[in-house]
Amino acid sequence: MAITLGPNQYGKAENRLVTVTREGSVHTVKDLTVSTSLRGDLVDTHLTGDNANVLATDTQKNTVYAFAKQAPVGEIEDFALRLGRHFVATQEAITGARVLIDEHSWVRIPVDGRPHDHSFAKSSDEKRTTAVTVDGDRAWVVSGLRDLVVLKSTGSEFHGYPRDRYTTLKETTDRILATSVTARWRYQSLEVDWRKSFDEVRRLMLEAFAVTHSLSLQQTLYAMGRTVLEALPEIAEVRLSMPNKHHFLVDLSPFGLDNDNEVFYAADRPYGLIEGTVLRDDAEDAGLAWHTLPSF
Ligand SMILES: O=c1[nH]c(=O)c2[nH]c(=O)[nH]c2[nH]1
Repeated sequence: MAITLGPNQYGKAENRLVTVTREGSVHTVKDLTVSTSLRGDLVDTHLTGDNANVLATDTQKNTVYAFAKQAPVGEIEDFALRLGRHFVATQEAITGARVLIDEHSWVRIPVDGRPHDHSFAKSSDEKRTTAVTVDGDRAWVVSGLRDLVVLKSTGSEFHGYPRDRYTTLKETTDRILATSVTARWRYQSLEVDWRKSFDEVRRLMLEAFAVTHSLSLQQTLYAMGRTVLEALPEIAEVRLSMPNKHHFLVDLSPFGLDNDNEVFYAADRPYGLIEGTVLRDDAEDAGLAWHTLPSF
């Protein structure tokens, strides 16, 4: 029996980076969580502990902060591409890099109806994300969002499913539909206005959620992905993960009260978990875009 080293990567996970840029008295804050990981000729460190090819994870962390000082961070996709390409270009043994960035959103606090120069509030847990993969001189970008919580109070039905001896769920033609959207979308180009594209994807997904008369969360998921692909040719595929945040009608009959879809119990678990990929049939090859990437 022979034992060998399989696929591996290593890096510094979840560097918390906050930058402040100043235009006169107006400050802009960027709040990022940056993870880097490297691949390459790393057999020796695993087999013998020879670290000659190991760019320390501490150095990777320092590089993130130094890069943030040396040039404006800009869009997360551009920052991730700069970092990934740097590691591959400067370390002979390193042939590939993966950079993950989550961007946490701060919005200006309104004071007397005007956005304040340097005071911010976190509006929600929603995050913009990117996962950049560099392999030699090639690169792939998968961007996304996480924890976008949405709810519609009607326009959602669920019926027609099989009934077996364990089925108790009542069919419904009017229910609350709520979910927390996590999405990743793969670009088939690197010549993209990242901010504009992100804003468009988010807008299109929200609109599709709102206007789709839903017969299942699965149908809504597909409609959201399809709407994005129909509008944005730079995107090859969309992967969505949507927990069904169940809202159960409370039985008020013990109190002699009816409940005409007005009072609900919002359960946090268990939850249905609806996940799927929507893709174009003529998409560019995914290359290493998803390689070792958690789908969500
Ligand atoms: O939209 C839904 N999809 C399901 O697969 C499902 N299963 C379930 O119990 N409720 C729902 N709702």
